[in-house]
Amino acid sequence: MPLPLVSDPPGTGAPGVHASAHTLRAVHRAAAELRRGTPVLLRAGEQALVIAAAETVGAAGLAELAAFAKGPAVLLLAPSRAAEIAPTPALRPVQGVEEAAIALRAPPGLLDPALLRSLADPTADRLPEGTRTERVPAPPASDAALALAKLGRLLPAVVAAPAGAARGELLAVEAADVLAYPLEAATSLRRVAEAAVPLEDAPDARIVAFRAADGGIEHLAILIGRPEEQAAPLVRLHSECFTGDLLGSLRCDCGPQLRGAIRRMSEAGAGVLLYLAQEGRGIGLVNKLRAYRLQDGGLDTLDANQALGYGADERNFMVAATMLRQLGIERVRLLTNNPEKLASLAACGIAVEGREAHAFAPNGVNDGYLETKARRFGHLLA
Ligand SMILES: Nc1nc2c(ncn2[C@@H]2O[C@H](COP(=O)(O)OP(=O)(O)OP(=O)(O)O)[C@@H](O)[C@H]2O)c(=O)[nH]1
Ligand SMILES: [Zn+2]
Repeated sequence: MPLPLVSDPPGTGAPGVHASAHTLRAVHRAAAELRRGTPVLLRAGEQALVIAAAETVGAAGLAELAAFAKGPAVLLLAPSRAAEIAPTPALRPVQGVEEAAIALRAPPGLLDPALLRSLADPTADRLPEGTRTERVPAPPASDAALALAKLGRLLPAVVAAPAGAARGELLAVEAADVLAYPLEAATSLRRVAEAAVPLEDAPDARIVAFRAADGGIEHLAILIGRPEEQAAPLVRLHSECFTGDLLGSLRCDCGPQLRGAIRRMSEAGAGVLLYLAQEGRGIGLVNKLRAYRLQDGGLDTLDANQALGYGADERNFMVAATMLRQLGIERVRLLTNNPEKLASLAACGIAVEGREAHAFAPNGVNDGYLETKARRFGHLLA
């Protein structure tokens, strides 16, 4: 057996690139196509769908989709969004419908970009009066179609039609690869750069950057002191929050948690803060802004995510586990109030030996948000 190269992630044993680098790239490209409004081919065994994202597709993309289709298009939506827009009499569950996605057939006007956006996005223009939608069985691979849109940080709303024999220039991707992507990307992470970066609150700090084999956005580890020399160092999993971390937004508690964690690790002499590219609990900044709009209309942070068709928390903590392992850290004391983080990290094989509370006083704006995290996400407040 050939010796693994230095760049191989531990455990794959394969020489050269990560075993799944090609499929990761295919999925990443397909998500980028959806973001551009271009249709892609989604294959599942003998069957294939031609799909486009409702949020980005324009008239040209829809014409392309129709040209490669051999049957009528439907709109695939997450069940939570479908329940909102499909009128009640048509809302009877259709036998055989996959729970992961609901397909809607609308009148001929479905293939209209503005109408699609209204169907997909609860913060877009209201649906025109009298728009009727009807539930139909979801085609195979509907779950992967919505998952691909989510990977592109788009709303999980996808126009889909059965693909004909002609494939043209359409980019093709396997449904199974889309579904496997989050875990594969997480385990393909490797260190790509490292430097000392003295911080105001922690002069002895280093940043190590990790990149996945798909070429996606990097995750960062901020190392304070020498955490790898401790039995179970203080660790914080901090999901990126542009508004809170950078701008000091009062809507959340991320800014104080970020600076507070670094100060605390510095006082303790060592620690690791993983700065994870999982903005908005994994829904992306654009969708987080949409969620904020919905929250200003009365929804809480959990219901707002679901109204957009997203889960309450879309994060995958295998990313964090892989980074910790590569830093030589297998046991941690986690700075968090979120019991789900403790459980997820432990499920990914890191020994969580303790929890350190990491709560900050409400600021007059984020009181409701913190209360919701305690009441609906089970956050521990002490
Ligand atoms: N979708 C969504 N994300 C939000 C909202 N407010 C903050 N966030 C995101 O939530 C994430 C912050 O979560 P974390 O601080 O990592 O963790 P947590 O789940 O609150 O748990 P702790 O470890 O106790 O802080 C960041 O990615 C924020 O962008 C919101 O209203 N909606
Ligand atoms: Zn925040």
